[in-house]
Amino acid sequence: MQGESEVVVLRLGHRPGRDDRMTTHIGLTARALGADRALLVGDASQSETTVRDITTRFGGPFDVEVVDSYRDIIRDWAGTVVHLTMYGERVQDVEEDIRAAHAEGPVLVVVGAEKVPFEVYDYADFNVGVTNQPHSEVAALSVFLDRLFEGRELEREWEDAEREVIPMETGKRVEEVE
Ligand SMILES: C[S@@+](CC[C@H](N)C(=O)[O-])C[C@H]1O[C@@H](n2cnc3c(N)ncnc32)[C@H](O)[C@@H]1O
Repeated sequence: MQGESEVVVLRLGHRPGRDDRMTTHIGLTARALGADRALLVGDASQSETTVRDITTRFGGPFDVEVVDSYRDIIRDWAGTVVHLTMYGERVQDVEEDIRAAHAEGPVLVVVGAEKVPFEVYDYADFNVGVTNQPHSEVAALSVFLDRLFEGRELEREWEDAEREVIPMETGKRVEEVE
């Protein structure tokens, strides 16, 4: 988020066709809940386009990019690598240490699709479970980002939006931004 060290979401293991919707939702969730960028590994250009379109319409800043491989990104990351996995340490036990690390520098948040290669567990500074039950990368990412930012992401301002949703008790209102 603006004024803080960068938070980047790295989505591994995208399977074209099967994972299109899930990978798109990873990008949209990263954007909506305070991350600065999403990196989508593999043939995920359809998801990239959708996330870019939403950012154009509803504002940013947020960047999304398709990349060929994850290995160098994780290995060369000049900050903290957090891998979300049901096998990891409990988020409630490590969130404070991760926030302290984020105060010092950028955080890379890695989420998988199918089986994640073991080297990712090795490279990660933190392997983190959002519960130790199997569920979804979108759910894990949402809870993790909210814990990382302690709710600040809900108050963020959006820049250069074409449209703005006006919150209301009932009904839908979307206004063009001047
Ligand atoms: C459908 S799961 C695949 C799980 C797979 N068995 C594995 O090797 O991790 C896809 C992704 O969701 C995320 N995920 C699922 N459950 C999670 C949990 N309880 N805590 C954190 N992340 C989770 C992980 O990032 C995982 O790579």
